[in-house]
Formats: sequence, structure tokens, C-alpha cells
Amino acid sequence: MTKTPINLLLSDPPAHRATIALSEGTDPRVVQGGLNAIQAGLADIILVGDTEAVQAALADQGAEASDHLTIHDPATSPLRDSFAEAFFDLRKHKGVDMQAAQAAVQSPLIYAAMLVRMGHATGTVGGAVATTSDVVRTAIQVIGKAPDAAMISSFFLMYPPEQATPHARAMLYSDSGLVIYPSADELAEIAAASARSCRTLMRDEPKIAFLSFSTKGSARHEKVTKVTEALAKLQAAHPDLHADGELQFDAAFVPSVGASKAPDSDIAGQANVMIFPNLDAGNIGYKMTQRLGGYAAIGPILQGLAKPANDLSRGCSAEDVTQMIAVTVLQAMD
Ligand SMILES: CC(C)(COP(=O)(O)OP(=O)(O)OC[C@H]1O[C@@H](n2cnc3c(N)ncnc32)[C@H](O)[C@@H]1OP(=O)(O)O)[C@@H](O)C(=O)NCCC(=O)NCCS
Ligand SMILES: CC(=O)OP(=O)(O)O
Repeated sequence: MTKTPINLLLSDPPAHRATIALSEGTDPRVVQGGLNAIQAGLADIILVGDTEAVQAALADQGAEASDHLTIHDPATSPLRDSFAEAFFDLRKHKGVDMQAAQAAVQSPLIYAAMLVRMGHATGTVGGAVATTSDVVRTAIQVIGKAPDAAMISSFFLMYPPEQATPHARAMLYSDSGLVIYPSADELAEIAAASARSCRTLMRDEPKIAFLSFSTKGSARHEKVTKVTEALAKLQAAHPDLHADGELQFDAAFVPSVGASKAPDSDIAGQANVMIFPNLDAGNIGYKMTQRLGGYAAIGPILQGLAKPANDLSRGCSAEDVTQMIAVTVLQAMD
């Protein structure tokens, strides 16, 4: 059985059922994904949005609020004053006044993140409607960085279709959603965080490839040097991690090409953690793998936050929402 987040969570559930806040509580895919998560026993769900609109979206799917599914309307919630005060405290150094804080927590995205920050929810999922920039900016501002993280980045879990090429395998692609032009230091951080996420969410030992348009010196350019510097920084900080670069995608993915282009590498042809040199490559690469290669893509999953908050592609399905709910619970258990 594929080790998808849902399957991993079902085989090793937490002692206490998690509660996940979905900020787009009127979107049919979000509602269906949340209902499926409840039915599978993955989590309890809070749907955030205008009460009547959420009730109508639930009714469309023959469902209603229950012990496992609650509706939070930011306009009428008894939590809104305490959330406004907390948001004001968080953002006053940026010139946010109390009136602006009260308005901000009316946003379902910010309200859902406040539910997590203030301990009313285990994690939050959004982005079926909102853009990645808005989802990520909210997570950074409201939930913030984990004390042991240098930065926040993102990744996708990629699962091959049933009818796939011989070397098809589950992989982690990073950063395919957030950090636009990472420096060598940032690339090394992204790789270290991705290695941890690989263990948490794929239950695999990470084999990290730093991707480039060059393999082991086949091209010389400052963009290639950035990638080899990132590898050196990762190896200095984490000598225990298996990583190599710079590698082209075919050298990282296909065993025979890896053996021919990088014969001394124990990562070439075996990599399961693909580190892209920038967001152009990472975002285009994941969408091509998904849309041309038929891989299922779960993400963008955020790493480096103090508590879990995750994004979705606006092209997501209800199944993607349920998988992301499972991801969010697994991250909280890490
Ligand atoms: C994530 C993103 C929204 C950051 O937004 P930004 O406009 O650069 O944000 P700013 O530079 O104004 O920074 C906002 C805050 O986030 C912090 N921040 C930004 N990126 C960060 C990161 N990667 N890790 C930690 N903190 C970060 C800044 O320090 C700042 O903190 P402050 O408000 O307390 O000062 C931006 O990198 C982005 O748009 N990325 C691409 C998203 C996207 O479109 N992806 C494609 C589809 S998946
Ligand atoms: C991750 C991503 O590309 O998101 P969207 O498709 O919503 O732009």
C-alpha cells in the first residue's frame, strides 16, 4: 500500500483526535475533503466562514454540523475580541492598530490561523481559493517560525500513478511553492528541513539531490556554483545526511543515467528528495510531473512553522484536501 499521509495516519493514529481548521469553509472541495476526513477518523474539523453559507455548503453534500464538525463565523465568534487583542499584540510593531486588528481577524484565513496560535485547533489548511502568497504570509505573521528553524519553506509530496515507469517512486520536491530565489545558505536550510519532512511524512530515509542544469561540472556558471555551495554547507552542518549535487534531474532520477553521468555518486539515480535551485524550476517541475507524468501532488506543505499550517493549489480536489488534513495532523505529531 502506498505510504500516503492518510494511510500513515490511519496506521499510527494520535492518542487524542486532532482538530483541523479549514479557512475556506464554503468551498465544495474543502467541505467534501473535511467530511471525508471525519468519516475516515483522521480529525475533527472546524469550518470557518459565514454561518449560513457554510450550512448551505454542508447541506449541498447532505451534511450538517455535529460533534466532530463545528462552524466558526469570524463575524459572530465569541473568540473574536481575544483574537483581535492577540493579533494587535503580534503586529503592533508593524503599525497595526486595534481597529485594523479587529478587521484583520474577520478574515477567515487569519481567523483560522489564530485558532491554531491560541490552541483551539491543531493545525489549519487553506489555499483552495486563496493564493499561496496570502496563505503563507498569514501563517508567517500569525503562527510564526519554529524556534529551531532558520526560515519557512515549502515542498510537495509526489506519488507515482499506478501505471508508471520502472523507476517511478514517491518523492519530495522542494521548494516548489514559497522561497523564490534562495541563496546557497537558504538552499542548504531547505534541504535540511526537507530531510526531516521526508522522515515524518514519507517514513523514508532521505537521499537528497541538489538539482541543476549541470551534472558534476558539465557546465560552469554562477548558478551551478550556488548549488555546489549549498551542498557543501549542508554537509558541513549535517554530515549524517546523504546528499549530492549538482545533478540534472535525469541523473538524480534514472539509475542508468546517474551511473553514466555521476558514476561515483550514491545519490544519482536514487534520490527521493529533489531540491530545486529556485521557485521557477520547483513550481514548473512539480506541475509538469503532476500534469504530464500523472503523479499525485500533495502541497505546498509548509515546513519551519511553530505549529502546522498548510496551503493547497487552487487546482486541488477534495481528495487533496483530505490528504492535506492528514499531513497537518502528522506534522503536529512530529
Ligand atoms: C511567501 C511570500 C508571500 C513572502 O511574502 P513577502 O511579500 O516576501 O513578504 P515580506 O517580505 O513582506 O515579508 C513578510 C514577513 O514574512 C517574513 N518572511 C518572508 N519570507 C519568509 C520565509 N521564507 N521564512 C520566514 N519568514 C519569512 C518576513 O521576514 C516578514 O516578516 P515581518 O512581517 O514580521 O517583517 C513570498 O515569498 C511569495 O510570494 N512567495 C511565492 C509564493 C507563490 O506565489 N508561490 C507560487 C504558487 S505555490
Ligand atoms: C502551489 C501552487 O502553484 O499554487 P496555485 O496553483 O494555487 O498557484
